[in-house]
Amino acid sequence: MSQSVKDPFQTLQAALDGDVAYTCGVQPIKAEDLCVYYKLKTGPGHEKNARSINLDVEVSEEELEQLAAACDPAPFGLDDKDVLDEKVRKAGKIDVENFVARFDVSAAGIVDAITPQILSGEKSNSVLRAEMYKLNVYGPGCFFKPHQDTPRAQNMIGSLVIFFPTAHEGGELVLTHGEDKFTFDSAAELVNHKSGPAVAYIAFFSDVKHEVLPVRSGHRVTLTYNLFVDHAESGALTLPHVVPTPVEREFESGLVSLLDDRTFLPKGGFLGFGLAYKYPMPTLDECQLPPMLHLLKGRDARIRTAATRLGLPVHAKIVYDAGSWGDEDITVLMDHPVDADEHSEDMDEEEIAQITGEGVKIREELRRKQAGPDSGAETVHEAAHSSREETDAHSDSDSDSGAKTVHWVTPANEMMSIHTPSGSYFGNNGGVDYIYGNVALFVEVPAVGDGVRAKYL
Ligand SMILES: O=C(O)CCC(=O)C(=O)O
Ligand SMILES: [Fe+2]
Repeated sequence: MSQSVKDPFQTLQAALDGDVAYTCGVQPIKAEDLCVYYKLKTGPGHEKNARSINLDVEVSEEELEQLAAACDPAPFGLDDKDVLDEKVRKAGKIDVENFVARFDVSAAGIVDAITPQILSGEKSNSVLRAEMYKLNVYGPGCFFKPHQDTPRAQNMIGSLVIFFPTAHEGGELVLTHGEDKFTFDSAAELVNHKSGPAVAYIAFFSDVKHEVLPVRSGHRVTLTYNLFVDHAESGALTLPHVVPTPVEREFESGLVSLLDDRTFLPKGGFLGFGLAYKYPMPTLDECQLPPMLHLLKGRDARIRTAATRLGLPVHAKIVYDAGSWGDEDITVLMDHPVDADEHSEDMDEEEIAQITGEGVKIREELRRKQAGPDSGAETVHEAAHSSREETDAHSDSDSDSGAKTVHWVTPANEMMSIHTPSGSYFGNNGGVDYIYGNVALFVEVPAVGDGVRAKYL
């Protein structure tokens, strides 16, 4: 491919390909760390009785049956309720107050192992924290249908599963993200590990759909954790400098080419990016979108890291289709969710004025596909906005009643994109303080000669 004719938009899109939503492996541990103490389910007056089990390859079926008998049926989340339904999830669970595991996920080195992938990019002032959630036992015939893990806080980024080496077959964990599918057969991984005691692990972004296939034989015993991004309370004066990855460099070069082009957004505007992942949003009415640039996952983080390094401000906003008014389709970027029930599809002038007054009204620039049919350059808005296509040289952010110009690099996923909780939501427990919402990222492009762009032109 000739470098000289490469379209910067294609460079940016290509540098956002190749994203992985998980990280997994097998971690050798000490034999004694396979020991778990758990409370027995006995009648009144006997609640204090406990038993221990060594969850190694040799553990007997009988001991595993006893552990399974100490479990309650594991529910799943439907809106704000925990629901038991063996058509969706068949598994046993023990809550954290009813067992103690010697295994320590941080001391075992697993938090360190998963951090680079889960805290993608330059996040030297963030740390990953794993909070133990449940012990689960999947006996023969147990499974968990596709779901996302319920976001429990704004800073919840992922989920981590630890698999004990108890003999079993089946129970593969299947992750699906867009077109990508990945199957983790923890049983096979552990059987292949011949040198001493070990656990298998997988961490993944918790908005990614996943399912546990039926266990064919034996018992699959797991510890699950929620992963949170915390701020490092480091007294250090200097934070480590993270060397950019090749794809980040590639992305940066695409941005520089655009800054360098005086026909591109001569009066300034934004580059818009629909994101690959969803993020926990508070469901409280009128709640402002909390700061979230440090919570970005995978390739979404790449956009922030490269733009920030170049000194270009990055904003996360909710994209709303505010309907049409006369000939004009109105798109607004908002900092807080709009109550979808309050605004009908055919909003009147006043309602539109109210919404556009609270947000930033944008006009969207769309680019003709320059590569083959699957370059991904077209946006979902193209049909609606094709009449507005213009050449870059004509872009003018001031000409359209104060609207800002946005060039979409990757399509905004859905507009009106904060989902109101509905019966279709499947989590791994009930709770609607947070739901997964769609936001888009906007990289601010200064006018030619202004701000950091002055350096280039
Ligand atoms: O056990 C697994 O592999 C995943 C379990 C799960 O998805 C959950 O507990 O939410
Ligand atoms: Fe899950």
